[in-house]
Amino acid sequence: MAAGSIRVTMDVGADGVALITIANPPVNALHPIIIAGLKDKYAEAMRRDDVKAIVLTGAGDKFCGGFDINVFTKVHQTGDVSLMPDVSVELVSNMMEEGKKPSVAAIQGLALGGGLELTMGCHARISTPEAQLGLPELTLGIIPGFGGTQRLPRLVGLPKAIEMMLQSKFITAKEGKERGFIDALCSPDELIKTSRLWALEIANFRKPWMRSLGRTDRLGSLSEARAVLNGARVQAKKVAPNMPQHQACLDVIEEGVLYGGHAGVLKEAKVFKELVVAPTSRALVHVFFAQRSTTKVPGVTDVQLKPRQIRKVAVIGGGLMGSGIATSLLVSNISVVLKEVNPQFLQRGEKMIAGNLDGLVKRGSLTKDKMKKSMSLLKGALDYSDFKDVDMVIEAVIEKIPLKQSIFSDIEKICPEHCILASNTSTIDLNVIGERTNSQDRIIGAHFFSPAHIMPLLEIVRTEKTSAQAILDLITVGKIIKKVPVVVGNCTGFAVNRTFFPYTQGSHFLVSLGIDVFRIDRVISSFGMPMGPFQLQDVAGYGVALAVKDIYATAFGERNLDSDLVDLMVKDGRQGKNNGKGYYIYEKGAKPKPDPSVKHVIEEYRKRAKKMPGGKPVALTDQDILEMIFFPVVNEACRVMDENVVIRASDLDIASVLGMGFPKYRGGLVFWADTVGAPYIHSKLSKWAETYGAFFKPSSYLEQRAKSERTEHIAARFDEVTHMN
Ligand SMILES: C[C@H](O)CC(=O)SCCNC(=O)CCNC(=O)[C@H](O)C(C)(C)COP(=O)(O)OP(=O)(O)OC[C@H]1O[C@@H](n2cnc3c(N)ncnc32)[C@H](O)[C@@H]1OP(=O)(O)O
Repeated sequence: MAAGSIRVTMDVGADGVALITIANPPVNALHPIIIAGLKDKYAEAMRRDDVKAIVLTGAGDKFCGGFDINVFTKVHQTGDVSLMPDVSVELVSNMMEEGKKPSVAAIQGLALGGGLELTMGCHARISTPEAQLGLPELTLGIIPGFGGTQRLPRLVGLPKAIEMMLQSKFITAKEGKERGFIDALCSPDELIKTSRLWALEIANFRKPWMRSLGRTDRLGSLSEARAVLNGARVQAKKVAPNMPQHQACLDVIEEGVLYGGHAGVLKEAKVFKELVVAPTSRALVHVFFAQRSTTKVPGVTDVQLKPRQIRKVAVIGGGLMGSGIATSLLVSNISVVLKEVNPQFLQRGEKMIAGNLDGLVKRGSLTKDKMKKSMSLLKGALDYSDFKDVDMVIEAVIEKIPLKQSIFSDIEKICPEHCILASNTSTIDLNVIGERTNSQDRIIGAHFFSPAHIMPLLEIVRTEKTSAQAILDLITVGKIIKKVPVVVGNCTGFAVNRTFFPYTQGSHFLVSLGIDVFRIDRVISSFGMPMGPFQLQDVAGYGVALAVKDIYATAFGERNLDSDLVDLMVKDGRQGKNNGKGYYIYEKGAKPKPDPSVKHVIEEYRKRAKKMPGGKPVALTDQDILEMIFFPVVNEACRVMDENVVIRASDLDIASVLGMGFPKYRGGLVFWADTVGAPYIHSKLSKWAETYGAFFKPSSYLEQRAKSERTEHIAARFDEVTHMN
């Protein structure tokens, strides 16, 4: 970003209106230079006799994306909270809201976080109808800090304000108008003109001079407010048990309800400063930037290549994965040819896609019209005749090497030369899949996670021969279909499944030591995973576990832990969620319940494993359980980094959060490991390796990090140099 492009300008018109414009592309974030500029221009506008009123707006097509999040990173690096300028009282309350000249916000595109808070310090808000309004600060581990916790409830009422802040839900300006937040809607062409007139009307007392902070009319009675706040507290405890910002936000809102807006603003400032340096904010701010850096791929996105347009994609295989992938493409207006081997399978695939789309309509994320339009872009096929003009093929058939090889040699002949040949394999080496073709440069992995139309991660797997153009095109498609693409190297399990192979194996090992299955699941879910490893296995289906067993054994050698627990489960008539019977019982409409009758399978497993000393369960604390499951995962992450399977350590953080549900508020796997510390993880793994063997043996990368004198950071050495595959 060029320093000169960050500025605040002020133009005073002949009408006596000062138009103050925030310019900081791409989202007009409130960099400290902007804050200083706003203070300057406001002071000048108040001083000048030729200024009667002020209109505040953003340059380009956006009002403002909020306070500059880069400043939080600086605060985290230095621990210096004074890097945060005083905006709340000095600028928003004193200069804007209490200023002797009225301000009107002219909003277009988006007004988020601190940006929305500036508009609330204005005396009226005019907007284009589709502009997005929201206070997403809680997603960064903080609370709104420019008075938003106080003014939003006073403008839209307590329940809606709490929903918008605690769930970081955006509303459109159109809804904002219905709720009284926005004073008038108009087209982009009319925005500034309408806002200027409005500001002059206020100055001439022909429209109300509203100061939000002093209002109480939307707050309801004290007992109503208390009931709403208490309800929100109970809900927050459920959905955000390990994060401080939700309860803190409610406390701050309550302060303002009890003692008035100004008291609320003061408490907000104090709590904001505490939260901004807390571990949750550090982790969530890290994830914010890590997620945006996954699509910055050296040699691909920085070499002047242009993404080609992908208009039509063929998906081979209409099973669970294929239909999910097709659904994602269709809802993003990409035409899909779905190929199956016979009419029944094809019909089943098309039905699944229709079901997926229907599910999206029911969740409110798709309109009925859009669903119809999506279905119209789908064409079924039983042969390759429709493949002649496709821009990309995504193969999603069962994990059988000869089948995939023959498909790839067929499509190489049929598809146009520019067509990208992608496989959704989760384990098989892409070089093997493409062995019978001469198109290695356009062969690439497009590893979606199930259910593919919902899970946000897209692991893009490149071989040494995959062209930069093919990678760029798939990254671009990934973004179009609203996935987060992470580019990884070609190895067994790629980045996510490889890193997490010890997750399942470690949990089985703990069971063999005598630890209760359901206790393990409880410990892991309390840590913040969406479910424990056993419930996850039930949900994923045992077929996957059995299919990868041999592949992992071959690839991971002595650090692979063999377990026949899944075989015993299958022998006992259990298939997990598929047949309603696994470690848990699954009944329609009910939460999964631990199945006590699984006990005899577990006992049989323990008997065969012979791991319990003297046949007695080993005594472990919850912390031991957590560490014995996650430290081997961190250890494998170290190998994945050491072998340059990922471009940067933070890509593994994003992959773990979006692919495995690792808690975002812990910053992702590697970030979390660094908060625990390499020496500690290394010492624990070394001890367990002595007792239990090679599964726990620390990798040489982890050992180096643990012993490094310069820094203990696991991510550090890796990020010191740019690694390329
Ligand atoms: C005191 C206050 O209460 C505290 C605050 O205001 S905290 C900030 C609150 N605001 C937010 O949380 C909004 C964060 N931003 C977003 O959600 C999204 O970026 C957006 C909806 C604004 C735009 O999304 P999208 O168009 O997909 O673009 P996206 O790739 O995310 O962002 C474009 C660029 O702007 C940057 N950016 C976006 N918002 C930013 C912000 N508030 N500060 C700094 N940079 C920001 C991104 O890092 C990205 O940079 P890059 O191109 O170098 O990677």
